[in-house]
Amino acid sequence: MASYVTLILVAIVAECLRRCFLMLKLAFAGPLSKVPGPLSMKFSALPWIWTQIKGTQITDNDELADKYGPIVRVAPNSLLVSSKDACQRIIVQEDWKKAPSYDKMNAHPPTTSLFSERDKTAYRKKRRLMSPGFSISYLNGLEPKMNTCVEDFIDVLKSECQQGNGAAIINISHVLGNLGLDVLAASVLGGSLGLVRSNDQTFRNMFNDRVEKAVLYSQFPFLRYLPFMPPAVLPEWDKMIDGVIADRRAVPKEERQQDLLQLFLDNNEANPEEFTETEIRGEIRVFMLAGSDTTSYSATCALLLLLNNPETFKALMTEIDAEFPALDSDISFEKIQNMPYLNAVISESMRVMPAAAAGLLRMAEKDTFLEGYEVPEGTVVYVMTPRAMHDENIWPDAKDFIPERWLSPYKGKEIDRKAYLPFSGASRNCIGQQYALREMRLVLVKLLRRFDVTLVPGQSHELRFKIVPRFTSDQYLIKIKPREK
Ligand code: HEM
Repeated sequence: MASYVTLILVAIVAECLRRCFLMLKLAFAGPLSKVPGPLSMKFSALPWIWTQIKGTQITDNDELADKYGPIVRVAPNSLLVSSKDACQRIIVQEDWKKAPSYDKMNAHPPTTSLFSERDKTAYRKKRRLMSPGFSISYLNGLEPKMNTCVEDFIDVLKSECQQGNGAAIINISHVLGNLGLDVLAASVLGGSLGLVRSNDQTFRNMFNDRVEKAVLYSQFPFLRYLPFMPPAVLPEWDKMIDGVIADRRAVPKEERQQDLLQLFLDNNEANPEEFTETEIRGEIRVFMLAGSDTTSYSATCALLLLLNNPETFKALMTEIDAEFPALDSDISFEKIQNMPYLNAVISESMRVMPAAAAGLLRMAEKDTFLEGYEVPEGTVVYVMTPRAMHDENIWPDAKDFIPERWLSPYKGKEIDRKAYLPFSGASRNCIGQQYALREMRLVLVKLLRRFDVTLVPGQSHELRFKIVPRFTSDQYLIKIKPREK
């Protein structure tokens, strides 16, 4: 018996020694050993995982890149790269595969979504299925639906002002979050959820819960299988989606709205084994999250930057008032699409405060070189597109908000589109890019044409990042007062 126990102990010690040896070998003699980076990160992925769980990646990534340069080893098998050339090469020219952590983000593996699918053939099939829901003609047809939701938003702000004796302070980040979801539901799920009117924060809380768990379970996948751990998605969310699906199925076929939900249902009917009910729910959840939080965050940041740069704000107001001289001027998609300063404000705000603030995750599919270092197949690469968008050599006064640079060369530099990837690029670019731009233009112009918007001073701009950025204070306040003319 004693010799049996001794044998097990020896085996355990031998395994520990073997693992230590492999860890040291990988840290100091492996192909990535020459890449600069903190010592602790050469040995273990834990320090890097910790920054993701805390949500401090945005500042931590910047500090690492400032200290170690355009390529940093952030875990035994992971790199962070930030030069424009590396971002272009990985995202656009070579279109590297998404990293394995996207698999682990799925709520019900192995079911994937358009966002998380890593297999290129399966991905192309999904994208082809969903593309008609984002064609230019389809998006143009969404104008009345978007307009109705934005008018609801304007009504709610007006009544807030009436209750506040003519002016109000509102948490624009919350209101725009609900508006984003109302617009999305109206255009792709068949009807607004009325969240702006009800000021219901249920979805916001469900999204927060989902992203917290997606980050945790993608780092520690075994956790989701422990009996006492909460499910990856709150059951109420799936219940709500099941209700939307049941309502649509109850409508006679010839009367159904032709939108993304209908594309999903038609596909499910044609291939029930391949495109399952679980898959429909997963896609809808992804669209609800990706399609609302990013847009509302970007619109909030555009307002934040305008309010903190009064001259720029004035220039935008001059353009808006010239284009729409009366309070009730008709604000149409066509007109706002062609407002140069407005478009420059939106482009510049997404450069200064990009929603994909912690970069994009990809994986080397074969042995290669990056920034002169050997990178073996399977290495995970954090592609820091925000760093390329903040590179002082490409964007003079990169930290400043200067929409003028989009209209004519600024300090002798033309815009370098290759260094501008707020919607990612190539095959995995954002499918909702044109949709988001239409919504942002409409929201900004209607809000600023109808209200005097002023800064609430002294607010923190600190962000936490969990798949999308959020203000640490969970608010961004603005002061509004209806305009009289
Ligand atoms: C300003 C707003 C938005 C920004 C900045 C943004 C940004 C991005 C980025 C950077 C990606 C690539 C993510 C990655 O590679 O991991 C992406 C993908 C995606 N976005 Fe957006 N997005 C916005 C709005 C929207 C909207 C409105 C929708 C839907 C209505 C949407 C749906 C998606 C989907 C489904 C994907 C995955 C696409 C694929 O892999 O084919 N996004 N977005």
